Amino acid sequence: MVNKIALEAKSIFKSFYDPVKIDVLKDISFNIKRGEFVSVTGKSGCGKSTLLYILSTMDSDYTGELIIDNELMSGKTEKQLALVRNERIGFVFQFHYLLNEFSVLKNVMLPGFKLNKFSEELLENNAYDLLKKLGIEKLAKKMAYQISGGEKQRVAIARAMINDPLILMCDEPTGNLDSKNTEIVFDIFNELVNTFNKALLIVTHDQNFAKNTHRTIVMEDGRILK
Ligand SMILES: Nc1ncnc2c1ncn2[C@@H]1O[C@H](COP(=O)(O)OP(=O)(O)OP(=O)(O)O)[C@@H](O)[C@H]1O
Repeated sequence: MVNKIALEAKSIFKSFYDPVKIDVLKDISFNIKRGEFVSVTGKSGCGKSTLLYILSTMDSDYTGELIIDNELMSGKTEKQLALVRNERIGFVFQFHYLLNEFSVLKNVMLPGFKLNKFSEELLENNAYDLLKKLGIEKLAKKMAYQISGGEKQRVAIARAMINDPLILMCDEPTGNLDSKNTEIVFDIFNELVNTFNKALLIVTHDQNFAKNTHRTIVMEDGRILK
């Protein structure tokens, strides 16, 4: 299988003004290929989340170039970026942000409604299949508030996958999981990369987790160390 580049960051710089200028990202360049599982580690405050927000196109206030699936993101309008996000990027936040007033199945389907590309029936089937793949199809009809933290994390992964994205990005996906659930999530990620050829970028403090990914990017004070 040819390993195509899924995402490329070229010389990304980012500063906050709070009220004085703080340079948070300083010349970040790297790429992620399809079928590659990459972790980003580094001490608290080194800029990991800031980088993830830029790479996922949620923050467009930076200098440098971001290329996703051979397309330059820098300079696109918010509307164009929203479409790229919805079509090509799945995002899993540390705190799942499921909607409690909806069932597990509906939560997984929601980004699909937003993209409006598939019929409701197809979305429902796909959502159910994803839940099955993640071993939680029995929870489909439960309300989001009725399930455990580890289950919520798996639902959040299913939701991020519903539009069949090219890249999955996760901020501390195992931050509040026990070792059994961490292992389950790790196996799911491996399958996404190895079987489905997705590109995976994970921000984590868990050195054990990082050690088992294909490649670790270590950040220090807004730069990549290695
Ligand atoms: N909106 C903001 N305004 C001003 N400074 C910010 C803002 N967001 C982040 N920062 C600063 O940018 C730096 C990097 O923050 P970031 O959240 O990216 O770090 P991190 O490596 O993800 O940390 P952690 O591991 O604790 O989540 C920190 O010094 C933080 O205080």
